[in-house]
Amino acid sequence: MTCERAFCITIRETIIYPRESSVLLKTSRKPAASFSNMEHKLIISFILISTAVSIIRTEFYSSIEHMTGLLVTQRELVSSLQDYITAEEVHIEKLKRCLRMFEDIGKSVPSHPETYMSNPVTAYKFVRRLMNAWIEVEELVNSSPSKEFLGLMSAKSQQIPSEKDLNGVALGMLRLQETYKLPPEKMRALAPTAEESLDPDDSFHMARVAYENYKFHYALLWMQDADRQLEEGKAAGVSQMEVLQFLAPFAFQMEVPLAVQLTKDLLNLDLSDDIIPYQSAYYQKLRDTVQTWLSALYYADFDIFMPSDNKIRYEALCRGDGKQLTSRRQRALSCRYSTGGGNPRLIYAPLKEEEEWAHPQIIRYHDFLSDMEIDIIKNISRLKLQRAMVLDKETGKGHASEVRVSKSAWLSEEDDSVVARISQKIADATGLDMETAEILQVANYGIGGQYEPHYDSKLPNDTEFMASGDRIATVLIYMSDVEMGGATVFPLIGAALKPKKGSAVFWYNLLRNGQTDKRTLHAACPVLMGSKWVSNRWIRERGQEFKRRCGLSKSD
Ligand SMILES: O=C(O)CCC(=O)C(=O)O
Ligand SMILES: [Fe+2]
Repeated sequence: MTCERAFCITIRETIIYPRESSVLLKTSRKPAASFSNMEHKLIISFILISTAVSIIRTEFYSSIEHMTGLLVTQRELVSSLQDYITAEEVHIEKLKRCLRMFEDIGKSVPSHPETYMSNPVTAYKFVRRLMNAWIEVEELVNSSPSKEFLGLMSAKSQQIPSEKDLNGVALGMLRLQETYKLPPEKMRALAPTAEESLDPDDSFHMARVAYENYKFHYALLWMQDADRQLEEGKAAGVSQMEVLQFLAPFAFQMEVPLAVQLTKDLLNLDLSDDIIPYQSAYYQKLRDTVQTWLSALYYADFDIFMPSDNKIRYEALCRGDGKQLTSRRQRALSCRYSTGGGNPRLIYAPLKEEEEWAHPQIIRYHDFLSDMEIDIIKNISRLKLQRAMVLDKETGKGHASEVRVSKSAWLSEEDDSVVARISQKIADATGLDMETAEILQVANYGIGGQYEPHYDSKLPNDTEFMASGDRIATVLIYMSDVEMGGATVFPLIGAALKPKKGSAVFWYNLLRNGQTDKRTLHAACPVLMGSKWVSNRWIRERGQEFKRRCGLSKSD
């Protein structure tokens, strides 16, 4: 009986994208957009406010859940800004009235001010009116609505994404490009409409982030994309001159003929109008530099740009074009209803067990959690989500890293009875003791969210390790479907598990002899589209002595 016919689905997806071809660039000049003085001031005050609160600001990009919250912030800001504009308009009207008051005071003064002031009544009236008008202006200026709005802005600023978020999202997109082999046009095509897609300024920014992160190939592609869009006449703040100034020298790192072509384009730009002397000197220097590059080419070491074999294998698996099982091995895998060897709790509700991989064995339990249970877990985790850390093996301390882009929360049985129920289900399914297991970890991935290849076992030799031992096994529960990407892959054996809401996968990280099973190196592929939620329990060695017996040979 095949799994499809019983209760299972096939798991492999295939996403293959053609590589982009390079283009020849022609040149034309477009005016760069400029900011008015007022806009400058606004931007500067905004930057000051942002800098002041950057220490306590929330990080958004590492969790789609938190990114979604930004929509609420955006709506609130629109309404606050609308209120502020209305208040400013009323305020300006009042100021205009004051202005008229001041003007009126002067109107009754005759051509001989001395005569006017020497009359005690008119002098009295003049002084009184001037003083009152001044008091009114003073009050008006002091009650400017801008103060209240600034207060609101500084309170809100924690909920505004920072440059770190912007760069984090850009880096996530670059990761997606690398893994799923998406050229800039394909990335732009992910937008629901052409208007909402990436414009030349966005492409320019993407290129800069790629460059800063040593992803030179993608920096080149994005810069070319910006140039191409400018060529098509798309409006932008960045000019073609700026793009080419960036593109020409660094194209050398990737493609020398292209670099030469781009430099020629740059030199062909009509520089006569506004070129200032130091710039022409710069171009002359650029021409010389290209010559030097050409002669240095012979010694260039291009290997530093080549990804490792492991990375190539991991990315291929994520795309669904890794090694596939032969049909004979595929047939040998089984699926069954299991009562866990006659466990009374499973007699009337047996587990739907599918063997995803035979050596090492990876089991998937279908319909392990109900939608309602998942909703409860997600709801209690939402407020607790924090940037997930990776452990430094040397120091034993955790730190945030692009190796693991997600937010996670830890739930104990006190948080909700569902957590205890999940524990029981895992014990029933695996036959293992949950006493020493770590509490439930819930994770939500961000833009391009991933967890690069790692072992769950091989923990640092700390006190917890002494008490509970290493992570003998992992139970990973998928709490959402993922539209595209986000598979859990095992690069050394070629297994790729597609997230399926409500299902759980189980594998042993340790061999029976207590050593790490090297084949369990695994990773969470970048999420291309969708919000990936998972939760996991790491089961420890202590308590399993009679549940999982030692092997008969040393290497088992
Ligand atoms: O999210 C996944 O697919 C895998 C997560 C994982 O390996 C981990 O959290 O250790
Ligand atoms: Fe893991």
